Amino acid sequence: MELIMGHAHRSVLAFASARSSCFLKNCLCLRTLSAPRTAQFHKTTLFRNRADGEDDSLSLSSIGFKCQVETGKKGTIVEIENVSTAKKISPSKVKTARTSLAKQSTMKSVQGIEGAPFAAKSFSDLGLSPLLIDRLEKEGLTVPTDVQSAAIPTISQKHDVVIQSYTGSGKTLAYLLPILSQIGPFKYPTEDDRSEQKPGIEAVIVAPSRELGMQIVREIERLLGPANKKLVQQLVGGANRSRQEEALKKNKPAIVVGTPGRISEISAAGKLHTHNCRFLVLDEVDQLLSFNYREDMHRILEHVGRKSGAKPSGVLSPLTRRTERQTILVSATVPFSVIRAARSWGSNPLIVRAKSVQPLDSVSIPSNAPSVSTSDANSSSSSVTQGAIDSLPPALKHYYSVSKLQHKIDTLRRCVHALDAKAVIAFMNNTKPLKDAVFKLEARGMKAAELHGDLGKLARSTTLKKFKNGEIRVLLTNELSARGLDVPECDLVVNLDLPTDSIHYAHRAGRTGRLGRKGSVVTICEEPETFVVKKLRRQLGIAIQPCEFKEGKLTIGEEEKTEN
Ligand SMILES: Nc1ncnc2c1ncn2[C@@H]1O[C@H](COP(=O)(O)OP(=O)(O)OP(=O)(O)O)[C@@H](O)[C@H]1O
Repeated sequence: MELIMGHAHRSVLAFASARSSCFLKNCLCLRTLSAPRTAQFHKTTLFRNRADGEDDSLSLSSIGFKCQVETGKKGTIVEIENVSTAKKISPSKVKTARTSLAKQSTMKSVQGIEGAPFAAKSFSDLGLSPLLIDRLEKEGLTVPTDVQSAAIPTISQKHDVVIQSYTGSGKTLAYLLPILSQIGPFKYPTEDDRSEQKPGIEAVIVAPSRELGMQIVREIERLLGPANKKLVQQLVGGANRSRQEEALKKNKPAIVVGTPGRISEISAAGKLHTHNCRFLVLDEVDQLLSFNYREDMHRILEHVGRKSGAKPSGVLSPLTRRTERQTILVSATVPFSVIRAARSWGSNPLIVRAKSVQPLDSVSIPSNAPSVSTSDANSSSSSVTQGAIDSLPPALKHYYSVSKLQHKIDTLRRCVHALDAKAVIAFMNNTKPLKDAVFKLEARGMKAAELHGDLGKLARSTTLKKFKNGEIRVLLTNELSARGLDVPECDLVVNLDLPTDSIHYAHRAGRTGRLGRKGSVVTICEEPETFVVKKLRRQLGIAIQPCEFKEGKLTIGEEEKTEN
């Protein structure tokens, strides 16, 4: 929990900070209890594991910890206040707090979500357009998550921001809602109102994959409703480009969502006019910073509005004709490269997390931190570790199981049965073995399918649809699906090949346990690879327990005393 002192809030913050450190101490206590102590192999059943999981799924919100975000003037601190005490919590208090929270949150009971990271606020407390709030209610969305409670007022106050919060915590709506509140039908409901509206594209949202881009488009369409859904246009790669250009001309969208290559291609062809754009969102920004996207991202940053605070040098300056934009960078993992980028692309940016909002300037960057995305293979490990901290949902269970290479698929099958998983995403690093794995699983009667970049757009979207419908039980995929993909039903993630670093582990793992749901992550590795798992465990600060799958049950071993 990070709090920075603003002059006006010093005393409140000192108080909150004392509570925070108390809470941190409690966290440390819990962690110490679960820390590796003995090498003895301790057997337990899945039943026992699930019962344990009940308590482990506690989040701050699930024990009644509320956060209040008061946004200050640009450049000043935005503070939070913990309204519950952070002393050691007895099981009975946890039960009481859970019961009262369950009463508060109808959303949760409707969706059957336990331990969801909701803040105890309603969307109407966050200054959104009343029409948008009505729309949210119609969609069954009434209670904002913690990160939404923190981000919505901050973005509405026109700050440039970096939003960092763990996977599945609702970051998409955290930036979409304040944007939608200020443009299109929610801001200008009548024809008369619309005369005030500036023509042209008002928001550009960039995502690294087609799937994620389309997922964001669908979320916006859902909120706009059928009558207004043409106000958003997808510009993702792999789709027909001339059709996209025609739609831009005909529908005059207010929002475009796309992949860097396609957006920059259409912009370079003079078919996308974004000089008056007020919002630029880079979702999964740490991936967008990687070398592959450098030229496209450069063009996008140059042509979408004008960086906030950038003063035109004279009347003839090209900047005079451009609207000042807000730059919103989003990811569960924020390595130093993102912090550096946010400082150069925006003015006085703030970093928004679930329980805090603070100036980015308060985050110090070591002089040896790499300048490109740290999720690249050549990144320094300390920077990767820093970037991956707090990126995982607290309720996730992490295991690893040692298997010979030739038995991995069989181990996967036993793992799925033992955990009784209904929707499984299994990650592999190469396409050929991935196809073989699908074949083997199908041959053993388990419904499986492949999803990777070699498939066409239609095949990819059909497979994804079938997986979401439950027609496919195991989706074998590669890094393509690690980022942003939201399949709430996914209850198990399996690493059949090891991820390259802790950031990749975090994004893969985050495909399950979304929005407070339960989920398990199992890494199936060969004996000589176990040191990598232990390194991940250390870097991420999570327990990844050794396990076996025998007689249809999960058997958990205790973590080793000494780590590599
Ligand atoms: N306030 C809310 N009430 C109910 N459901 C919500 C709320 N906010 C978000 N959701 C749902 O929660 C799920 C996860 O949200 P989202 O995909 O935005 O998470 P994320 O933090 O962006 O995850 P990732 O880091 O993996 O991209 C989605 O299905 C979304 O529709």
